[in-house]
Amino acid sequence: MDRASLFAAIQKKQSYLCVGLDTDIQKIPSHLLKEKDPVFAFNKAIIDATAEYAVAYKPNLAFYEAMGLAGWESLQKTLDYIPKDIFTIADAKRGDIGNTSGLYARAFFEAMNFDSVTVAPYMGEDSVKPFLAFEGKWVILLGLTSNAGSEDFQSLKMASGLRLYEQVLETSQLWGTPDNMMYVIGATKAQQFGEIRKRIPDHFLLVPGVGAQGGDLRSVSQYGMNPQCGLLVNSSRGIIYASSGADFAQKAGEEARKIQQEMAEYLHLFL
Ligand SMILES: O=C(O)c1cc(=O)[nH]c(=O)n1[C@@H]1O[C@H](COP(=O)(O)O)[C@@H](O)[C@H]1O
Repeated sequence: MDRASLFAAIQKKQSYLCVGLDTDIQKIPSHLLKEKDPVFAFNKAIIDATAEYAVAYKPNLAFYEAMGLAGWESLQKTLDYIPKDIFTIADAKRGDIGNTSGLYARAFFEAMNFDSVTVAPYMGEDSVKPFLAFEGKWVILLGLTSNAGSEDFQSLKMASGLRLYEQVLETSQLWGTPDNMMYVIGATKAQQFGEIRKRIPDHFLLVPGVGAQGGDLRSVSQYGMNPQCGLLVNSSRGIIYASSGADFAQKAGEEARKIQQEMAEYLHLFL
């Protein structure tokens, strides 16, 4: 999916919500455990309930890899079930020497046909470029992450006066374009959004950390939006585990709708 189509979907749905499919077999309602593939049964119900309000889905690979071969099968079935007009993100946080990155890219873009994959930038340009070689696909590079540990390295000031994540944004934007690269910026870093937008005005930002991690959707929207919206805001646990009972899908849908309605207001105010 290209940038114009993504923006068109955002305008049509009045939403920049990404639903995180972080499906933990230990947290799904017990009545699903008798299904042949409980993880897929859960995801299918969540997708049915939220597709109207979401412009992206982001399965986090850890939740599937932890289940071995069965997990990979659940992931593939989930990806195939997501409506084709919705952007898909393989949250895999990959990156290796170029030769190996090329194979990671093939895994997510060819074998599995995701629209995008999250990539760690710290092995440098030759570790990221192989992902960018795939026409029509996207790299979502870790910029400033939402967790407390982002202070350990990403926020350190370097001799140049820039913080490490600022240098990542400066240097890496020369590797791709706003049409094939996005950045992860955590919702918990709302104070930094204004300054980050000056550095990368055009790129889409994938913003995890609202909901369970406490990030503020209003501040993210106010300081992070650009003329093409430029935001995909993710919530995983806050939506998919809104209820642990038989009404889990209905409650997930209600939660997604609540966020979508807030987003519609911010699109009106800040776009
Ligand atoms: O790359 C990510 O998606 C990501 C980056 C980041 O800085 N922080 C972050 O929470 N994430 C992911 O976003 C999701 C957040 O989940 P919830 O906190 O349950 O909404 C998880 O899949 C995380 O792995």
